[in-house]
Amino acid sequence: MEEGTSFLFAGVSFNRKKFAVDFSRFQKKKESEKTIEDLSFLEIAKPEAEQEEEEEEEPVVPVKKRKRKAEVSEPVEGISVFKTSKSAKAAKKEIEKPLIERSEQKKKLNKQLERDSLLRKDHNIHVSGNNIPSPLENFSELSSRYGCESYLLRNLAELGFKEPTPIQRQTIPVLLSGRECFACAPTGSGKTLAFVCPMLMKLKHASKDGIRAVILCPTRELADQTTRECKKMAKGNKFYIKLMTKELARNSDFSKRPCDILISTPLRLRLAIRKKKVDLSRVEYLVLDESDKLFELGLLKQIDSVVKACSNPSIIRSLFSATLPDFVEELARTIMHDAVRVIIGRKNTASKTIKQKLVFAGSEEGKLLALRQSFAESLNPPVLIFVQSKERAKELYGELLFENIRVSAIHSDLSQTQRENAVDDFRAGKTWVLIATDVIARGMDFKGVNCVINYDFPDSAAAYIHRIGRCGRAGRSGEAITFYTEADIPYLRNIANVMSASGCEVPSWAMALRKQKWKKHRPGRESISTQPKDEQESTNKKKKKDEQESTNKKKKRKMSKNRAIVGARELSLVDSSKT
Ligand SMILES: Nc1ncnc2c1ncn2[C@@H]1O[C@H](COP(=O)(O)OP(=O)(O)OP(=O)(O)O)[C@@H](O)[C@H]1O
Repeated sequence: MEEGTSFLFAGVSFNRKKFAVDFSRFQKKKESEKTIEDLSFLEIAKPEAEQEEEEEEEPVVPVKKRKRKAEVSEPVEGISVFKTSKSAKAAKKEIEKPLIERSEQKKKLNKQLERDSLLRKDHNIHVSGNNIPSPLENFSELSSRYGCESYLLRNLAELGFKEPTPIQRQTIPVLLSGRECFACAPTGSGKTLAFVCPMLMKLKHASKDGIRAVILCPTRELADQTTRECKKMAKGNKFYIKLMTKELARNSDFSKRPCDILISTPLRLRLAIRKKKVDLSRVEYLVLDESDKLFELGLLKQIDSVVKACSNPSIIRSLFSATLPDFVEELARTIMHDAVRVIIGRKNTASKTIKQKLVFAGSEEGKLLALRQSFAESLNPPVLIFVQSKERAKELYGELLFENIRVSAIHSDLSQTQRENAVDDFRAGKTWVLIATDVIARGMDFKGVNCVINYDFPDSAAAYIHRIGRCGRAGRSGEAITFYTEADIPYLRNIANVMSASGCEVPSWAMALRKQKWKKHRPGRESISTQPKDEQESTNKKKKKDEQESTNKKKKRKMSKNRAIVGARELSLVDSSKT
């Protein structure tokens, strides 16, 4: 493929008008090839209704029928002409032998298929694709079926993982059989292990032959967490597992450092690709975690360049998320071959272990009052509070700090270290309340978060599912409270749908509201403050003035520093000309 062309949109910009004459020459040929193309397309892109069905297996002809069929077909072969002759009998026996063997095999296969479908039914696993491997009954099948090394089983046991979760049961065998897959399972259902475990098993041992696996995550926090999970699972086998930091992306030459598994955000990896710091041509496994986020417009170009750089023709790609909109599936199909689709439960639904509640707060002031009241009555830490912007995160942080609540905040204005500290303190229980923007809404695994509060209404149903999914993980229970004001009512129906799909009570009027498109909803909101409005205005003015002064000071400092550097350079030039 040419430099600069897009993998994900290959062919989209072809100007058919301009090349009409050339195009018509190829058109005929295409028509004649159409039947074959159509067939292969159908195999990959089945209609939605069909995909929701259980796995379609090749219809198996009953054993008796098959036997009869074989006998009937004998005359055609010309063997039964002399039925009584010894040689004919012997020949018949010879034919019957493999037939019996085959029918035994068929019987076995049928039994296996029955077992598979029962197991899938028990665990709410829905699959589609060709020849899908049997789901795992237990972790010990990893060694009996796939020769898993003991270190991995030991690590699973040490982590207290007794049984595979539904997504692990199906996607681990799929990936181990060298198939590509896209998988959708609720938040907190163990998707990370579902792709890390087969990756480690396939890579077998550490090597110095370049990067062999890449995991892409939409945020630095998630990339950091996934790196830690990978290392935990790899304990006892010295794999080179690296997290792509800003420093590494800019300055490190990966051809000189061993790396089996690289975990990165798309932005950093693209930077390293551009600077020619990484060679991804040997990558055997590419995982796009939180794939729907990665396929959003802002990140698509970066994903495109990573997919393009992973040029190994036998690469195995997989997509994982708790929400998988149709457009992502369609895009995924353009890059995947013979992929297996695995859905746990219903697509795009919230975890069933979360008790979800809607609270009408009336106004912005009402939200703060409601929050204070719920803290006074029943603060059950750890609590995660989501707001819609970093400014609002700072404002709410100020308000709660004032109340002597052990609180911290995380948003994109903080340095990397400050963000890490906020997450670590919350994990360690040093802070009880973490105020966050959507930067940590996806993938972050805070064990034991009891309650998620959507202080600001989420901007889409997907954002809602991921935000509240920070509680109620790994089978634990959790509570999600969503505040809404008049401005949010038109968008309430989307959330009400998610709530009702996971069995929560929803007011009937909310279900009767008109459906809205899944577009971003981020209305302008009054600032979060208990100060009277006129005081707020003067404080805001003062804040702005202070900010302006500090940026001016920074600018001045930078300019004088630059002048000093230029001066020093000139001096050294004069010095060297003297010598
Ligand atoms: N087989 C298992 N048995 C018990 N716990 C498990 C098992 N597999 C994973 N877990 C635990 O479940 C929790 C959630 O796992 P993980 O973070 O992979 O969820 P996820 O499906 O990726 O969630 P999200 O959609 O929010 O990213 C983690 O604490 C993990 O250690």
